[in-house]
Formats: sequence, structure tokens, C-alpha cells
Amino acid sequence: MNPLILENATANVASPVLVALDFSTADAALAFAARLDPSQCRLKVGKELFTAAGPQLVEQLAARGFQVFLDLKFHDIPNTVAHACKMAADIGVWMVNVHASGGRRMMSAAAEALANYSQRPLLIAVTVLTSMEAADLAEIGITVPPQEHVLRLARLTRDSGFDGVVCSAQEAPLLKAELGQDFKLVTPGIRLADSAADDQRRVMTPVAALQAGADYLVIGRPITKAVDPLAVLSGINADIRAWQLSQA
Ligand SMILES: O=c1ccn([C@@H]2O[C@H](COP(=O)(O)O)[C@@H](O)[C@H]2O)c(=O)[nH]1
Repeated sequence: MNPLILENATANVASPVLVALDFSTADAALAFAARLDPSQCRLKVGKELFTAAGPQLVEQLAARGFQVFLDLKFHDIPNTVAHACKMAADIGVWMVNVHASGGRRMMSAAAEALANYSQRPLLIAVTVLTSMEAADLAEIGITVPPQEHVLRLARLTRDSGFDGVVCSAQEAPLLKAELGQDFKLVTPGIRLADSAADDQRRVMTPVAALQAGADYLVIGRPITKAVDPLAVLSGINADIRAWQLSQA
């Protein structure tokens, strides 16, 4: 693992928010990140930005103190996914993910590939994309309700040695009850009460998602496309803090 990244990555992040940096250039992503404080959020680098800017961008964000979720959703044969996860760990990312529908052998290979890292990224598997609803699943031959399929894939993920799953916050109460508090739930599809849902289908507001049991909130467009992104992020963090204090 890159020692510079280990030295710089912020350990104390006071918020469960992961800002999705869905930008098309490194310059745009770095300019946006320069406005953020690494103690106030983590960052997610997905397929668009990684394809445009590559591992150097991830290293630059980490060198600025951000913990980075590399959201490439690996889905391939076990050998390929295992090696891809090792490359992600070598860049120094804080979290990396695969598709749970790649199956037990694929996920076990990924977990084994990272087993000897002294400080490995959190290993997470995507269950059912938050953009999908029952009708989308039916078209690909999955006729059970989304929550049932999410639970099935989450159980497989846990049994394959992973740390948690990507799911919607709507499934969080069921997953926490069935899989325990320590199994991490990473939830995109987060929308403010007045945000457009866009292409997301299984959505929830930030505080409702935490109440439901989400550990991390992935938020992209409601922050990045806002007129004042920092004000939106600060407002979300303030609402979360107020809710946390009300629970203490
Ligand atoms: O099920 C999933 C898995 C990943 N994502 C990613 O999260 C963000 C969400 O962005 P918004 O702009 O807040 O919709 C995006 O990068 C997706 O690739 C997801 O939405 N759902």
C-alpha cells in the first residue's frame, strides 16, 4: 500500500456521508474536492471519473486527506476480480466493491486476495442497484420482491467474508435484524425531501436512512449539482448531528 496515502488519509471523519464525485475530468473532481473538508465527508470515485482520470486521481484525493471508496463494482470471473481488488488495495483505497451477483466463488476469491494485507480496504458487495424496482428485476428473471433478493445476496456476501453490502436504506431494518449490527450497510439512493429522484427508485432521506440502520450514505447529485454544494452538505451534516444528539 502507498505509504503517503496511509500517512494522509483522515482517520476521524465526523460524518457518514460519502460524496459521489461523478465528474468527467480530474480537474473538475479536484476543484470540487478542494472545497470539501476531509473531516466532514468521504469521497466516492466511480466508473465515470476513474475511467477518465485513473488511479492517480484516487491517490491525489487520498493525499489531500480523504478516505476514498472506489466504486467500480467488479463483476467478472474469480481470478480477475481477486486481482482487481488487490490493485485497489495497493492504491490505498478505504473501501472497494464488487457485484454480489458474481457469486460466492468470486467473492471468496476477492476476500482471500486481501486476507494478508495488514490494512486492507473494507470489502463491500452490491446487492440490488438502488435504481432498480420490482419491474426491473422481473425483466431479468428475478420475480421475488427487491428486499428478498437483497437479503439473499447480503447473506451470501457475509458468508463470503465481506464487511458489508451496498443496498437501499429501505432494506436496512431487515438486513440489520438478519445479519447483525456489525455488517456494514452502504446506502446510495439518498435524496433530500425536495430533491428529484432522478434515475433512483428505492430512495430515502439522510436522517431516515440512518434511523433505518444505514452506516454510510452515498450522495451525489443532491450535493454536486446544487447551487451551493457546501451549504447542502453542511445542512445534511447538521441534521445528522442533531439526530445523533437526540439519540444520545
Ligand atoms: O446501487 C447503487 C450502487 C451505486 N450507486 C452509485 O451511487 C451514486 C449515487 O449518485 P446520486 O447522484 O446521489 O444518485 C452514483 O455514483 C452511483 O453510481 C447507486 O446510485 N446505486
